[in-house]
Amino acid sequence: MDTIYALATASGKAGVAVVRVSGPLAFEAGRRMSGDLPKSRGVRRIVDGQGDLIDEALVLVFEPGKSFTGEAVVEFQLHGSPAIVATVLRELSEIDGLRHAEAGEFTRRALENGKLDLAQVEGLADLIEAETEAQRKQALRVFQGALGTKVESWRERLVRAAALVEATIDFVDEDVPVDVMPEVRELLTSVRDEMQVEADGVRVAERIRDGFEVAIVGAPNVGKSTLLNRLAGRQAAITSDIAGTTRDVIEVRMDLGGLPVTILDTAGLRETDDVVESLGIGIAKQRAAAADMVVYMVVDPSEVEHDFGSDSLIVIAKDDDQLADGVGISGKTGAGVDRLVSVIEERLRSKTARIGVAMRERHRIALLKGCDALDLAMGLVDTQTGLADLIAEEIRTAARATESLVGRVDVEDLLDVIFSSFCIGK
Ligand SMILES: Nc1nc2c(c(=O)[nH]1)N(C=O)[C@@H](CNc1ccc(C(=O)N[C@@H](CCC(=O)O)C(=O)O)cc1)CN2
Ligand SMILES: Nc1nc2c(ncn2[C@@H]2O[C@H](COP(=O)(O)OP(=O)(O)OP(=O)(O)O)[C@@H](O)[C@H]2O)c(=O)[nH]1
Ligand SMILES: [Mg+2]
Repeated sequence: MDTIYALATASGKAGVAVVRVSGPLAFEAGRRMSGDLPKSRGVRRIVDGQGDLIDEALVLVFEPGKSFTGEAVVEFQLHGSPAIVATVLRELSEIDGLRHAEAGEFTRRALENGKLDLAQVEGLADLIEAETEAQRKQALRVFQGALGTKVESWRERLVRAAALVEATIDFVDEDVPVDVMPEVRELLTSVRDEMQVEADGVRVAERIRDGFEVAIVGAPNVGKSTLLNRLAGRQAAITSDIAGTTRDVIEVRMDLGGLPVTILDTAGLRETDDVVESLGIGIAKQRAAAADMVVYMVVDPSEVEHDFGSDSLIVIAKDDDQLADGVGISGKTGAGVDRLVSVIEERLRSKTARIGVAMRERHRIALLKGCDALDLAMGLVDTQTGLADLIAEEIRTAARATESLVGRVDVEDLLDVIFSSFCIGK
C-alpha cells in the first residue's frame, strides 16, 4: 500500500493549511519533516532535506485504526501560505514510497478500511458540496450512516424470511411443523413497503442536492425580468418596455430558507412571427413544464390563458399599490415580493416532507430492483405451490439489492465514478 499525501484544505492563502500523509510510511515521513513526532499533537519545526526551516507547524499524529482513513496518518497544520504548502509538498514528494493522492483517495481508503460504507462516502461528497442548510442536513444524515442502518434492518428481516422459507425445503409437505408463510409474508411486505417509500423520496432528495427550479412565466412585458432582478438583488436580466425583450432562459441561484432554488426568467408567452422569439417561447414552455414550480404572472386575472398544473402559482403583476388582495407583486417597488418568496418557500418545503435516507438515482434503482424481487417472492408465496427454493432465491436477490446501497456487493465499477467527483485531499 502506497503512502499518500495531499493538501486537505483549499488552495490559496489562508490562516492555516492542512497537509495530510496517510499510509504505512506516514510516521517515517512525519519524523523526517519534523524531527520527532508528538504522541498525539504538538508544535514542531518543519525542515527540508538540508535541515532548513520551512515553517513552524502543529503536527497531529493518528495511530493506525484511529484515523479518518484507518491508516497511520500525520497531519501538518501549517501557516496557510502557498509557498509553505508548495515546499512541504515538494519535500514529501522526495521521500521514497510517498506519492501525491488522487481525488478522493483518502476517502477511498476509509471505505476500504471499513471506516465508512459506500452510502456514507456519497453523503460525505454531498456534505462537502453543501451550500445551503437543507443540503447540509440531508448530507449529514447520510454521512452519519442513516442508509446503512435502514439497510441493516431490511437485511435482518430478509435473512429471517429466507431462513423460514428454506426451513420448509427440508420437510416433506405434511411434516412442516407450522405454517411459516404468514410470517414470511409479513416480513416481506414490511420491507417492501419501506423500500418503496425510500425509492419515492429520491426525487425530492435530488432536488435538495441539485436545487429546485422555479420558472417565472407570463405574457411579454408583465415584469418577469424585473421580478427576477428584484429576487436576485442585481441586474441579471435585461428589462425594457418592449414586448419580447427576454428570449433565452436566465437562471439565478438562490437560497430560500436553506432550500437551494434556481429561479428561471423566460421569454414572454404570445403568438409571434418572429422566429427567434418563438424559439425562446418554446424553450420557456419546456422549462416551465419541467420546473418544480411555476410563477405565472398576469396583470389582470382575466388574462389567464395557460394551465401550468397544480404546481403553479398565479400572481398579479405590476401591483405597485397592492390593490390585489394578497396575491399582487411589484417587481418595480418590491411590494409583495417577500410574501411571494415565503409562499414559494412554503410550497417547496412541503415537498421535502417525503425525504428519507435514499438520495440518488443509484439508490432508487437498487431499491426498485429489491421491490421487484420481493413482489415476485410474495407472488410465489401466495400461489402456495411450495416453490420454496425459488422464493428464497428472490428474497436473496432483494437482500443483495439493498446491500449494494452500502457497497457490500456489486459496486466495484461504481467506485471510480464516485471518487472521481471528490476533490484532491479528501
Ligand atoms: N484536522 C482534521 N480535521 C478533520 C478531519 C481530519 O482528517 N483532520 N476530518 C477528516 O475528514 C474530519 C473528521 N474526521 C475524522 C474521523 C476520525 C478521526 C479519528 O482519528 N478517529 C479516531 C479517534 C481519534 C481521537 O478521538 O483522538 C477513532 O475513530 O478511533 C479523525 C478525524 C473533519 N475534521
Ligand atoms: N409599474 C410597474 N412597472 C413594471 C413592473 N415590473 C416591470 N415593469 C415595467 O414593465 C416593463 C417590462 O418589464 P420586464 O421586466 O422587461 O417584462 P418581461 O415580463 O420580462 O417582458 P419580456 O421579457 O418581454 O417577456 C418595463 O418597462 C418595466 O419597467 C412593476 O412591478 N410595476
Ligand atoms: Mg423579460
